[in-house]
Amino acid sequence: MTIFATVAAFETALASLPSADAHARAAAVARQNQLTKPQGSLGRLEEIAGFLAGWQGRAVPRVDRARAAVFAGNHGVVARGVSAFPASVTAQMVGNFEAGGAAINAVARAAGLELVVIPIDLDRATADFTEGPAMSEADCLAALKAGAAVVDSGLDLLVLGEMGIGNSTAAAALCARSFGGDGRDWVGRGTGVDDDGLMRKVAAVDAALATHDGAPVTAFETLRRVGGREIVAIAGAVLAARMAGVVVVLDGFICCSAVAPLAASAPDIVAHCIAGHRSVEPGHKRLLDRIALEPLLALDMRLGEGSGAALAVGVIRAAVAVHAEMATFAEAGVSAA
Ligand SMILES: Cc1cc2ncn([C@H]3O[C@H](COP(=O)(O)O)[C@@H](O)[C@H]3O)c2cc1C
Ligand SMILES: O=C(O)c1cccnc1
Repeated sequence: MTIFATVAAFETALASLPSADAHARAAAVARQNQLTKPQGSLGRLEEIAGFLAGWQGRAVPRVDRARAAVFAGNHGVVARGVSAFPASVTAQMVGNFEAGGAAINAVARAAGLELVVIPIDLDRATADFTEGPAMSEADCLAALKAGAAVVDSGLDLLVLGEMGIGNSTAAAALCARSFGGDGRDWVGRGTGVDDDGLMRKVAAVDAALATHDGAPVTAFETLRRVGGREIVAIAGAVLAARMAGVVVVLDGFICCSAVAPLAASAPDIVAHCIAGHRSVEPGHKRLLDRIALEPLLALDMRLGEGSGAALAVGVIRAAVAVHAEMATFAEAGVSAA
């Protein structure tokens, strides 16, 4: 996609985001109001049907071609003792995804999702962002492109997920740099670090904020400086999906942190996004509030891999089924109010 050919093209695309089809959305709302139920009684299911209708440009939306894309990357900041697990687990989990044995494999199967796994340069961790930029411009553009490559305009829905030991620290740094606050405001236990580990995470985020203080706070620079390849790829997928009119289902704190630098300058970037769930990682609620997304599920999950987003697809499928399959008052001979 040419929008990822240069930094300028990326920033320009972000500044000129397409909108949903208002006619298709209005037609979906009109249909909802004729279905055999009190108006509004299906709550957010009605909203989801209208939302998908608008982005798909059809009054009766569908979820026939739905894909989950899980990106993986490694992080130099792991050297600071910020994760309960070693960096080698990233590649091992990619092997597990490919063999079909991870949580996301099971949830994707249950949700009827095609699963694609995209490891990005796992043998080349990002640089430690407490000391300098995590990535070069070229590496950051390459990660954006890897994300865009999972989007095709024939998709009805795209679920995004990540795997990258240490990436909950990168996620906290992205949020702090995008929306303000410091390490304490955005850091959580991730894979389950102890109190000392938590302090190391806070210190890493605060060090990153100090190191990059004064650098430009554009979407691209924030992603490049304190992101990671798998997170940048998610940002690329979100933007490419918007250009293609494909609805995105976001996962937990780390997945959503990819959107933070984009939303800081272009709040409308989340207009084609559904927050699949709210993770128990404390920064996630703060982030969802900041980007004004209401999660569909809250199941006390804190896994990542796209697992919470994939679970939400069951609800989205039901919203679409209800919209397409219910009889209208006229068809069923039921008296309308
Ligand atoms: C076996 C295993 C499977 C995972 N699947 C997702 N994550 C999650 O944990 C990581 C973030 O936490 P932190 O910043 O503390 O390293 C990411 O890879 C995330 O996807 C996993 C972590 C582990 C250990
Ligand atoms: O919310 C998440 O995405 C998350 C939280 C902890 C560990 N991995 C992912």
